[in-house]
Amino acid sequence: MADAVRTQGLYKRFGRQVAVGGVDLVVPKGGFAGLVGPNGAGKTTTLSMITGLLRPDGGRIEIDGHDVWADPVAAKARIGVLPEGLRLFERLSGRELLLYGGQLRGIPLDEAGRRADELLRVMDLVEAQDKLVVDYSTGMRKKIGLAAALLHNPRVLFLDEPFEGVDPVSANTLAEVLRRYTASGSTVVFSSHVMDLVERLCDWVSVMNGGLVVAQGPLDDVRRGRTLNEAFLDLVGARGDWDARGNGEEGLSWLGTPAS
Ligand SMILES: Nc1ncnc2c1ncn2[C@@H]1O[C@H](COP(=O)(O)OP(=O)(O)OP(=O)(O)O)[C@@H](O)[C@H]1O
Repeated sequence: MADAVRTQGLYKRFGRQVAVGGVDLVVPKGGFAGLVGPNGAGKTTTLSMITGLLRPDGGRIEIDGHDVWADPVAAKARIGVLPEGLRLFERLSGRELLLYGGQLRGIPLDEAGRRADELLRVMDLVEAQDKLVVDYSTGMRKKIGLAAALLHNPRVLFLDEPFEGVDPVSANTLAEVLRRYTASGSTVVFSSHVMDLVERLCDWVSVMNGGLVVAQGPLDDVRRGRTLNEAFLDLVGARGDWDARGNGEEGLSWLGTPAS
């Protein structure tokens, strides 16, 4: 059985900067996968290439066995995306945004309407459904973005920092929706800096550092008896990073010291 996501030697360079230097990312079908890594590790660049938003300089990507760049229509029919920066159609209302997305995906209007109503209810956006998206708060944007990504019932959902700027109540709602989604055999891949959240939600973790995957597998295999945060710091070589960068006791010694 094909994995939900499989990349081989994925590579991307911006000028002289190698952002992604040969990534072999694997996510099994039905997995709830976390993609973690320090700032600049290459997570967004990797997700952008996997979802067909950014052309790789090298390597292969398969979603459910379909090559994203050789067979983009088949691959894109199977994915839902909540991209970084969440560029949405700002002048549509939340409900219109869902119906429009449904039409672009070829879903009959009455079926799209039924799905939109259910998603709006689950996301607690019924009262805001006729408000323009431009007037939505950060958390509301994440929720309507997730609803739009789910409307066509994709097999694999990619989310770039879906919980960033989301209040705890909305975060629980998002997490519950995603749990139900993976329980039915679909796959979620999301990037996050919040280790506790990844630990709580995910059964599979890929750790990136310096444009490469440095560890990957079932959560317990990656943690190996440590917390995910400890494992992460070990894997990216950031334990004692403060001292290693020559800061010692002296670093920022002026900070908090009253001016004389
Ligand atoms: N369009 C671009 N032009 C030039 N450099 C880029 C571009 N996009 C990304 N990079 C560089 O590629 C590297 C990887 O960036 P990327 O955004 O993929 O990292 P990330 O792991 O998502 O980081 P963060 O956790 O901070 O969001 C960084 O060094 C970044 O500066």
